[in-house]
Amino acid sequence: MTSTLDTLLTEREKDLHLGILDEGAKREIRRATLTAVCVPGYQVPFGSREMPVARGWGSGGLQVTLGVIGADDTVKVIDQGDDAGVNATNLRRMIAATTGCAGTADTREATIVQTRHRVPEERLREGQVLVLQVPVPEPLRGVEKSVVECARMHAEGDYSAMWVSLYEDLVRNGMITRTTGYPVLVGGRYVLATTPIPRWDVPRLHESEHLSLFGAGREKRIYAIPPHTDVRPLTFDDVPFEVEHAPGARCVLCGSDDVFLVEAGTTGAYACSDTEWCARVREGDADTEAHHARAPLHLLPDPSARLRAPATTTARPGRPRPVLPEGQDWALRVDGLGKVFGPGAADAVPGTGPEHGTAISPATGAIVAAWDVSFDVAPGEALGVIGESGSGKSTVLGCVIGDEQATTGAVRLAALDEGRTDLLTLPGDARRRLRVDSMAVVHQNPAAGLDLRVTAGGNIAERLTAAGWRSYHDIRRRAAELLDRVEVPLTRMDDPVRTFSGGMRQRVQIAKALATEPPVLLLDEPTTGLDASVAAGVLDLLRGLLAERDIAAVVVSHDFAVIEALTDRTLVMQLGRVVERGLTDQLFHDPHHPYTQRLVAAARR
Ligand SMILES: Nc1ncnc2c1ncn2[C@@H]1O[C@H](COP(=O)(O)OP(=O)(O)OP(=O)(O)O)[C@@H](O)[C@H]1O
Repeated sequence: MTSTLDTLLTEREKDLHLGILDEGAKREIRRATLTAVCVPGYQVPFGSREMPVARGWGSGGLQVTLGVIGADDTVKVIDQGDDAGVNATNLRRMIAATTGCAGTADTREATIVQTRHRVPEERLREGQVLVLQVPVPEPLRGVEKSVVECARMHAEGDYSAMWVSLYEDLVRNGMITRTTGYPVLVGGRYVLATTPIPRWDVPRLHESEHLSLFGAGREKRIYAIPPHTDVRPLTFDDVPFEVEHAPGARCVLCGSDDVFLVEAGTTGAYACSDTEWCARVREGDADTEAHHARAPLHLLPDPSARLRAPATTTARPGRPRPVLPEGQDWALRVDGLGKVFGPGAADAVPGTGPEHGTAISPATGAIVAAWDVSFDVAPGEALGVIGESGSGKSTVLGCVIGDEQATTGAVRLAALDEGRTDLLTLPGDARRRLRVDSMAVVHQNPAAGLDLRVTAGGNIAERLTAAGWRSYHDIRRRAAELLDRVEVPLTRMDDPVRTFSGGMRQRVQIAKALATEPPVLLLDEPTTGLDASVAAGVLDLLRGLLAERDIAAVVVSHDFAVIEALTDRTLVMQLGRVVERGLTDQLFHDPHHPYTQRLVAAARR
């Protein structure tokens, strides 16, 4: 490679250290690298040219190395721990030839170590840079397909889906089987997956003296772990993090048993994956004592400790129930809520509503989906919102939970700041957090509230881990308790929800909504779409649950039978306005508004 380049380059070109990456692209990579160092674990996008190297050469790592290297550097390149493989040898030669830096196989001499799959066994020092080629940079990719949603999850530190994937691995296999790509929390903030390296090397990233740079060529992302950064594998409190190990295994060449070993041949023998370290141990040129002291041997697996329920359960995180301030008897309060789809806001309202027979504004053409809607709900009370299709019920619910941006009004929760804060003034992330433990929703379609690919227990684990639960056994116990309460057979707890019937899915959704005992529960057509007998069972269940808990519930339905079964008071909505309100049984037996009379007559048929 060197000689080919030598013949191709003129002396002037050699002086300029012309490489395969132009100066503009290098500057872009340096800019991204600096940002990555400033925000540990954050994936920084960068623009670059396509690299003239084949896939598998690790163009991401190569670009980072070429972006940060200078002629005074000494580069070491390893592939699968080996300096002498074709890939590593060619890359080292190419980097040296095109930048004028020196090449080495000795980790102690290197200023930059470009690697795939391993962190060297030799401890890296301050001033050294480890560049990792990353095939899949997005740790959430396995659990979330949408790029936008992944960005939101990182922005909000919402990693419950990642916890669920660990939970499901434990359920399926009795241990966490993920080796490369183990998720770690960097600097207490961003989760990244250590895609290229085995679990054995993960502890080496924690509080390291060296700088680690991760480069993903295809996705064009760079991220960094600066020196002295806290890097912790995501681990349940009661399931220890383990590193890979075959019992009794040691290297056939140097005898080491405190290194990352790979199978050698078909005879069950093992050898050091780090070939440089192995050679130096044999030559007596390695500080094996210092290496042994910091090898992650305390993290070797102890099968006898796996998945045994702990003697005592850890404390369950959760908010204490708010004590309502003097004179305040509501858990949820909505004042003057309005939502206009289209131009005009309040100017669109005149000429709409039941007395005009339309929700469409004659002035602006906007749809006044809801206007001047006010109500409150006390703990232990259930409020019904009934109306025909298009009357604005879902819009009101959407504005309360934050799926819709209200045009006007205020929504308060006693659980938040004793009801002083108007939820409508909060940013989206704060409103989404409220849905973890303050205000749960049961959707008409279970797919909107559940991940159908995940098990029933895993769906409940998602809510619990979002609320901060970190004990695997406590999560299992709580999920079993809830599923038992909603009458889902415990034999189905570890089955994916997609294998469940509609009624069972709805029961799992209800169990998930109740998991963190939220003070407010919003039910959006909870039985619509179910067969009559199945719907009756779900209604019975909900009635029992609401009666035994101190929850404030809002039940939205077009069906008076559902409202009658579940609620104490009811609002009747028509064309975006509340046309009647009162005690549910009174409304049912003595409806005043002609529209309410129609709804009651329909329910009696
Ligand atoms: N995103 C939107 N853009 C424009 N108009 C909308 C939008 N969402 C709802 N609307 C309109 O607002 C009005 C109220 O709709 P909403 O869905 O709240 O009624 P609903 O009573 O919940 O009906 P359903 O029971 O069918 O869900 C309807 O006229 C509807 O067409």
